[in-house]
Amino acid sequence: MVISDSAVIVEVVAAIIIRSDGRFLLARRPEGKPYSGYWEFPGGKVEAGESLLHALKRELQEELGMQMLHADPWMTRIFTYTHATVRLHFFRVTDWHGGLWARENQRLSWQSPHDIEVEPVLPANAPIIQALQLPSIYAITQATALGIDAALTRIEDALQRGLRMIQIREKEMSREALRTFSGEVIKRAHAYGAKVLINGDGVFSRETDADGVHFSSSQLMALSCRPEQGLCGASCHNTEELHHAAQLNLDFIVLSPVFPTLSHPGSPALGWQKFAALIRDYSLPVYALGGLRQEDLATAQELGAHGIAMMRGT
Ligand SMILES: Nc1nc2c([nH]c(=O)n2[C@H]2C[C@H](O)[C@@H](COP(=O)(O)OP(=O)(O)OP(=O)(O)O)O2)c(=O)[nH]1
Repeated sequence: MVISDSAVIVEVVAAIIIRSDGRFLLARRPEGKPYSGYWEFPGGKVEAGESLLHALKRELQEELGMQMLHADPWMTRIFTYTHATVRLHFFRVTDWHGGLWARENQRLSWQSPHDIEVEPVLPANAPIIQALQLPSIYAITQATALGIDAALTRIEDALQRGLRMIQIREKEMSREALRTFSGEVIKRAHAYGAKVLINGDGVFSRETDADGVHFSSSQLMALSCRPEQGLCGASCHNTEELHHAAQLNLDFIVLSPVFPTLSHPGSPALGWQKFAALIRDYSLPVYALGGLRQEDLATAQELGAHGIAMMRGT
């Protein structure tokens, strides 16, 4: 998508209103608007002088009669339609007051990210629906440190507790041991419908039954296009890497280290403030990594992260 310098960008806020069962609300665009009949997230244009949060509150009150109580910033994406270029600021709304009713006679529907039953959805929203399929916790294996049996027991345990995405990151394991270990992890993960990504090795990922690849930051910077590899994630530590991952349109990135970690002893930690500044208005889902535990998920999400990645915390 090319946007000329003179293009006017329309600022839009949109709410992913998420119920406790994980379903989110879509609304059908009414007659008389561009793309009428298409399904979208409730929201609309930001008015002059309005903050994003204020605009979101106003739109949700106008369209659904609800009082928004909690919203986390999430992803921001630019999309060019023939009628306008829009910058879509997506928020995740998890707490509200009052029932939701279609005040503008629009049709409403609660949908599961894994099984969208309504169509068509606005074209800009396809990557958003894909991002909603990503779980909030991303576990990274450490079988070399723990021992293979202990690592597999821990993984099985975490899968039972709801873990749905795992990165196999065993840089010191022999190819043969890695093959056996990966097979065991993939078998367990797939039994729960969980995804497995292999760190750094697309060929190996294809040879196994893995769901994708997780690229290191140096591998990311060497890529000139998104590989056809299933799920593609990458590790990032600075603006340049974030920018490159966004250009390649990867599925997600992991930004680290938020806090000092045993696995990367020399790397300077970002801290939450810098973490939040780096991902402000970012277009891909972001996992925070580095010295985090499950209890840090809410903080990460309040600052715009999709979730957290953990080596030791699972
Ligand atoms: N609300 C919303 N708009 C979206 C989504 N995805 C997407 O591309 N858009 C685009 C479509 C429109 O070009 C623009 C929103 O403009 P709109 O016309 O619906 O805004 P509005 O409700 O403030 O309408 P109006 O007052 O101008 O009638 O953003 C989405 O998920 N939700």
